Amino acid sequence: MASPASPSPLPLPDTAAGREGLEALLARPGEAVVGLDFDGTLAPIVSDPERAGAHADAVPALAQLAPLVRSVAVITGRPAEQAVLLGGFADEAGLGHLTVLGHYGAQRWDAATGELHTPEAPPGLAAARAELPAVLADAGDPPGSWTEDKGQAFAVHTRRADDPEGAFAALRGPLGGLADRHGLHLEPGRLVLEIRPRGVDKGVALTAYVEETGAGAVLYAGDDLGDLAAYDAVDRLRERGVPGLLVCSGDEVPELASRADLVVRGPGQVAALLAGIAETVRRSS
Ligand SMILES: O=P(O)(O)OC[C@H]1O[C@H](O[C@H]2O[C@H](CO)[C@@H](O)[C@H](O)[C@H]2O)[C@H](O)[C@@H](O)[C@@H]1O
Repeated sequence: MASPASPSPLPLPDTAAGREGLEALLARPGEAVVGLDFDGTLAPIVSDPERAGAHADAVPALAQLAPLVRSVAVITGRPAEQAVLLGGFADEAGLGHLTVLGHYGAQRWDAATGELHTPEAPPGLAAARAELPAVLADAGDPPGSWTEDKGQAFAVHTRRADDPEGAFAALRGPLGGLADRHGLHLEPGRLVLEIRPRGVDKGVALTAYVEETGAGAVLYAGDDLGDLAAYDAVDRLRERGVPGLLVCSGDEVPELASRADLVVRGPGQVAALLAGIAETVRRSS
């Protein structure tokens, strides 16, 4: 009888810290937390955010891995319920204990209960929203740029602008000023400038989640500037003796890719990595 095929070998992280993180995850998967960004990491980047969706291989890979590790959390700038919908995470066998931390960790949805916890919008947000049209007009209203209102935050997108990079550059300063005037935070991303509450970021969210779950190892994968805070959090966890693996999906954001232990070629390869880890764990148990 033919023996089962070997799984594809897992990619080797470039750094010693990353190799230690991967080894810890494979040796003690039941202690590991896996944190994942949504857009650009689980979902390919598309020009219309409402048409984004998880890569075809992403949910099956997550569903294979989640039962083998302590916990999986999607940590996203999206409203949590939108990420659940676009990702197709609800009622998915294997994802019964998934957590989605939306709005950079300010909001939480748990698959186990179906409960969604959303904080009050900060007082400055309504005033900033009211001032936004004048700020955009003063900056020349770059043709094709548009605003996504996310309730607890809003994001000005320039991906569909006539000159995406030029529009981003023209709007960054004025939107930073708008955020400052109202006690809010400007979060720049991949052709998006988001105004959101201060006081929470993906690093705060990931650290709290690792502490809550008592995890002894962590993998975090992201693709954008908003993921830098989570990378910082993994660095701090490593200093405290918690091994970690930092994965970057694509290399479009050099500030993140240069910090990663492992750079893979976008959401399809992130899914392949997660499936490969699950397969390796299964075969060694
Ligand atoms: O933290 P994330 O899950 O990465 O969410 C960050 C922002 O992602 C979305 O924008 C990005 O993806 C869009 C769809 O592919 C793309 O059109 C846009 O250019 C990207 O910046 C989302 O629309 C934002 O609300 C999120 O904050």
